[in-house]
Formats: sequence, structure tokens, C-alpha cells
Amino acid sequence: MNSEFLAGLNPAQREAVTTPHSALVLAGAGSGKTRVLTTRIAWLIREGLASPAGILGVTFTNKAAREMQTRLTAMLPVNPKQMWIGTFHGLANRLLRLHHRDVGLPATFQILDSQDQLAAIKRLLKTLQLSDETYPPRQVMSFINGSKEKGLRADRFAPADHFEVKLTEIWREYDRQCRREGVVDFAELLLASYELLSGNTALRQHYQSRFRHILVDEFQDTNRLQYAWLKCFAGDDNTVFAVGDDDQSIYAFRGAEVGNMRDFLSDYAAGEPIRLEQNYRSTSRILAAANAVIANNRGRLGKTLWTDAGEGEQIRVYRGWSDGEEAEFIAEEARALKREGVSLADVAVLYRSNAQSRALEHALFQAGLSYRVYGGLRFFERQEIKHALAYLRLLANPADDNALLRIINLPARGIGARTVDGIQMAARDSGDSLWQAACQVGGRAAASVGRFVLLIEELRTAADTLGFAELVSHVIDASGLTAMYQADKDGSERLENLSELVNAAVSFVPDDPAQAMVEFLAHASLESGDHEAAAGEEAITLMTVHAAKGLEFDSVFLTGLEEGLFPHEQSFADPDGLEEERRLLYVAITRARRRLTLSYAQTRMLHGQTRYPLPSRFLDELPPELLHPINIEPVVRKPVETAAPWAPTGRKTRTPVRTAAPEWVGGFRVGQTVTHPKFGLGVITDAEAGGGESRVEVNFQDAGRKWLDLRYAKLSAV
Ligand SMILES: Nc1ncnc2c1ncn2[C@@H]1O[C@H](COP(=O)(O)OP(=O)(O)OP(=O)(O)O)[C@@H](O)[C@H]1O
Ligand SMILES: [Mg+2]
Repeated sequence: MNSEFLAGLNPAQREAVTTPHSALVLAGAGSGKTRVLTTRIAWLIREGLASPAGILGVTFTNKAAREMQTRLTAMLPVNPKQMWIGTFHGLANRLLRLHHRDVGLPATFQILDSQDQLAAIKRLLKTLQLSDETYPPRQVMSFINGSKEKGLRADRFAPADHFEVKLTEIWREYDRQCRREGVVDFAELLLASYELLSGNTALRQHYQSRFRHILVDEFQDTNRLQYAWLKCFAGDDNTVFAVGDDDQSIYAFRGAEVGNMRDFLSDYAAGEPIRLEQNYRSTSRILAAANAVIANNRGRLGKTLWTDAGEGEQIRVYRGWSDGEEAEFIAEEARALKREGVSLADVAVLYRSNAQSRALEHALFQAGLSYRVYGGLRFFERQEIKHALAYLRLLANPADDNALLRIINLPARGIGARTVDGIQMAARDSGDSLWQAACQVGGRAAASVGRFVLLIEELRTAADTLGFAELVSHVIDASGLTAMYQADKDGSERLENLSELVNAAVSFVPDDPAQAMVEFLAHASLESGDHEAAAGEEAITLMTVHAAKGLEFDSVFLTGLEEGLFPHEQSFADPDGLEEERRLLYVAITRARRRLTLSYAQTRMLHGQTRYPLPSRFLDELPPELLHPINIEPVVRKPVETAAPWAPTGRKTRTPVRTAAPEWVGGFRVGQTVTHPKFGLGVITDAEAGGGESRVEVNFQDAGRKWLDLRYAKLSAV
């Protein structure tokens, strides 16, 4: 039992690593849950209690899976491919590849990412001659996915009303279309592999005796289907080891259920959860801030978290006049850190919404700092990459109608929309794939379509002789994509990305070289946006708080702490929504090891609109003694007689003091927070002065935007 892996762990961690039973580790951020899980795998193998092939490990992102594999190969002489470590989707894909026949899929089935899925739904609505105003494609998509994530099938679904009857019909047709084309969406990956196992006792027993040890990280974010999926692997003799933190559950909007934790304890007779209470990540000030925020949530399972890392620096709070100024401040700070010798790889800038990254990217670019945006437009989602992949997909699977539609006239080769419609109609009538229909086109379009068919056939021949990476390169050139982007004066970045795609193909190591293309295409659909094109270079990490889960950085800038943004406006109406936002904030704060900077702006451009947000209510939930306002004069707190109606109970008021005033009108200026006896609290968004008249426009928290004449309006500054 005295493995070297146990040295350096605290007693609770050691217990978790070595427990012979199924167990749930319930512990706060940075307490070593992921470390314990990884160490447990290494320990089980080293002690001879498990073989690498007997491990099933579920992580939340592909990046986390890769990190875990890298760590394990450093600890043990194992081939990481032997262990099944991956995301739910990645593992489901692996299962379906092995058993595609049992679920009626072709060996080369393709995975639709959400963009592809949306395109497939739009195409279907057109075929069914349904209006996408009556049936908005996104709504159809979330109906289908949401239902599948509950383990449902169109045949067993009980529609609640006429609209759902119609949606269910579309769903049934959509599934038929996917089958015909040999494609599978994300929700289907999980559901089909779940049905495969739950419906086949022999197969289930096979996997149960293979994977003696099942380990799950970030367990709080599993949904019902994922829970049921895991259960298929867990027979009487398997141990299931799950680690999680109810305070970090941030995917309720996608059906994640903290209730799974309670079920886990009873389903696996796991006894009491194992608690880890020491945080090894953050300074005590950072931890105190996180603890203070999350204490405002109800119904928590309850945990203790402490650190002996020392107080550390205060948490800095910066207020920018605009989002641009906020971004410049961060760029300036990052530059200063770099001058001090801090590696940019230790710096992260986090935000609530992807749309915020633009201003930040701009400022970092201007400052000449390298950065990497995660989870924005993923590498494999870029249009030029999708075009190239569509050629490969059509080579791998001629029935892939999505792929054919994308490239039949791209680059333009004189095949008009009417010809494409004709092909679609012919395919519908004969039940053929679009490819088969295209091969039979006659008449005026025969020449142009014929050229396309010849091209694909030529590429297919090339696929038989070329290595995979050579094939990718050949496809990009022979298809005309290279020439198309060369002719485009803004095409140079796209050309770079295309050659990066060739690089990705060169460095891709398939499990089965004969299947390199199919495996690569699956990888491209599942990859969660952490393609490290400029790997090796030290760069600042830009990501959403959701994407930052499980990660840690020495310095964290958390931006956009504004009402409407964080907490997000969609959460206002619903106390559960607000609690989820608070958990998100808890996740964000606990990413920081040593230095945390919070920032907000008084004006922000979002989705093409200028907003004048109030500072986030969450700022009020942080104990003031932990904070160091950088450019805000001391906050004067005074009691209010009546709290603003939208304010949560217990909200303290604060007197924001503004930076240099751009424009004063009758004692007020744009950006200022004011109150009105009838309309309540608001922010001045515009002002006009002329003659004896001065007017201001105020955006009231409750009453919306109003122009007020300053001669009559009883406005007062807050
Ligand atoms: N016993 C220990 N001694 C020293 N460092 C430790 C110990 N346990 C964990 N750590 C370190 O603490 C940090 C946080 O660990 P880890 O990421 O495993 O926490 P976690 O509980 O998974 O956090 P999160 O909830 O954010 O996912 C890591 O840098 C890890 O290496
Ligand atoms: Mg973790």
C-alpha cells in the first residue's frame, strides 16, 4: 500500500485514492479532486488492482482527457490508448465505432456537430415544406436534443400539445434522414450507445467485466442520460468512483442534475461522501471571496474549504469607463506581468459571454501580447476547414448529403441552385442519396455536375494510394479551395488555417491506420475547441467561465462584472437561474491561484448596441476588506430607506464615483447612476443641452428608457 503515489497526499485524499469501494468524493474547488482521480488510476495499475485496459475514465473536456493521459504516462509505463479516458461523447463514439453494426450504422458514420445539425434540420424543413418561421430550426434542434437527453425516442414521446405533435413528426423524419445519410448528432451518440448497452445483456456484461473501475470527474454536471449510461457499465463487482462539487454545477441549462449525487450514494451503496477540505490552489483571500459568494445560495450540500497558503494579495477591482478601457487596462497589466518575468501561460482572462472576447482580443493584439481564445469559433468550425472536411466526409461516406450540399458548388463550378434543387427532388423521389442522384444528372446541367462527379471520383482514387495527410493536402488543392482563397484578398488567414489542417492530419495518430480518415473526422467533430495551433508559444488564455472549469492559473482577470452580463440577464427572472450564475462566479474566482482582478465597465458594446450597465450585484456580495479598488474612490456605504425593487434583499448600496466626466448637463452626465421617485434606479444613457432646456435619457432598471426634462424631473444622483 505504500506506493510512491500516495506520498504528498493528505489523509482524506489518500483514503479516496485507495478506497476499495465505490465512492463519491464531494469537495470544493482546488481540493485535489482531479488529482485524486488521476492518482487513483495510477495507483490501481501500480498495485496490480487494475490493468490499463480495465479503466474507464470520464472527463469533462477533451483537453482534460489529454492532460490526464499525459500525467498517467509520466507516472507509469502505459500506452494511454489502452485506457478508455475521454468525454462522454468521445467514449460513446468509441463504443459505436466498435459496434456500429449492432445499431445499424455504417462503419464510416460521421458525427454532426451543432452547426451541421442545424443545417440538417433546415434542409429537412425545406424537404417537408414546413416554414422555418412556424418551426424555428433552433427550437426544433433543442426539442430533439433535449428529448434525447432524457432518453426518449420519437416513437415513445407523448406530445403535450399540437405543436409538439408536429415537432415529434419532424424529429422522426430527422432521425430517418440521419440514418439514411449515416450521420449521428451529439445527443444521438449518447442515446444510441446507451440503447446498445441497455438492450444487450451479453455486451453489457462484457464491458462490465472489462472495466472493473469506472471513474468520473466533474460528476455534478452529468445529466440523466449520462448517469444511466454510466450505470450500464456498473455491474455488481465494479467500483464507481465519482468526484464533484455541487457548488460548481453550471450546466443545469443542459439538463445536468445535482440530484445524481444523491442517487449515486444509494445506487452504489457508497456510504457517506468522502470530503476533501484543504484547498491547495488559492490564497486565503481568494478562497474567502469564493466562500462568501457561494454562501448566498440555498440548498447546498455543504462543505468546508480552507487553505494554509497564506493571505496573499487583495482582490483588485477595476472600473473602466468602457469595455475598451477595461480591455486596455488588462492588456497593460498583462504587459507589466510579462515584464516582471511572469509567463503569459499563467495568465487567464475570463468572461461570461463569448461576445466579450472581441474587445479583449483587440487590446491584447494592439499591445503585442500573444493570446489564445478557447471555445470561441473552434478551429474545426471555421468555414474553410468545414469546406475541406466536407470533401473528406463525402469521400468517406457518399451518402453524406450535408457534405455534398456544402461543396457541390464550392468553389463555384457553375452548378446553380435550380440544378441542386433538381438533384434533391430526384433523390427524394428515388430514395437515393444526393450523390447517387448527382451521378445521374442529364440535360443542360450534365456537364457542370459531371465535372464535380469526376472530381470526387478522382479524389476517391487518390484516397486509395495516398497517405492520409497527403490526401488532405491533395483534396485542398484539387478541389480548388486553395485557388479560391488565393484569389480572395482576405484569404491569407484561411490559407494558413488550411495548411494547419494538413499539419493536424500529419500529427494525428489513428488507432487503426486503415481508418485514419474516419477517425480524424470523428476527432474533428468532437474536439472541443482547444486546438493549439500555435502550441509551444506562451500565450494568455482567453475563455468563458464555463470553459475554464477544472483549470487553474496564477493570475486571473475576471471581466464584465455587470448587471445583465454577469449575472446574465436571462437569469434575472428565476432564483434558480441566479443561483447558477453564482456558482459560475464561484468557479471563476476559484480558478485563480495567487492574483485575482475583477473588472467592469460603465458602457459596453454588445451585439451591436451600447449598454450602460450597473455594476454586478455580486460585487456587493464580496467582503469589502478583501477588495482593493484600483481606480475607484473609497466606497461610501449609506443605508437606504427602501431598497430598489429589483435588488435582492440584503443588497447594500454603494456610491460609485465616476472617472473624468465627458459631458455635464445640468449637473448630470452620461453614465451616471440616478434615482427617480417614480421610476427608481437608472443610469443616464444620453444627454442634450440647448438654451434653457436640458434633457437626459435614463435607462431605468425597471421602467426602461425614458427621456426626462431636467426642469421637471426629480432626478437625484446616487
Ligand atoms: N496534497 C496535495 N499537495 C500539494 N498540492 C496538491 C495536493 N492536492 C492537490 N494539489 C494541487 O492543488 C491544485 C488543485 O487540484 P485539483 O485541480 O485536483 O483540484 P480540484 O478539486 O479538481 O479542483 P476543481 O474543483 O477546480 O476541479 C492542483 O495544482 C493540484 O496539483
Ligand atoms: Mg478538478
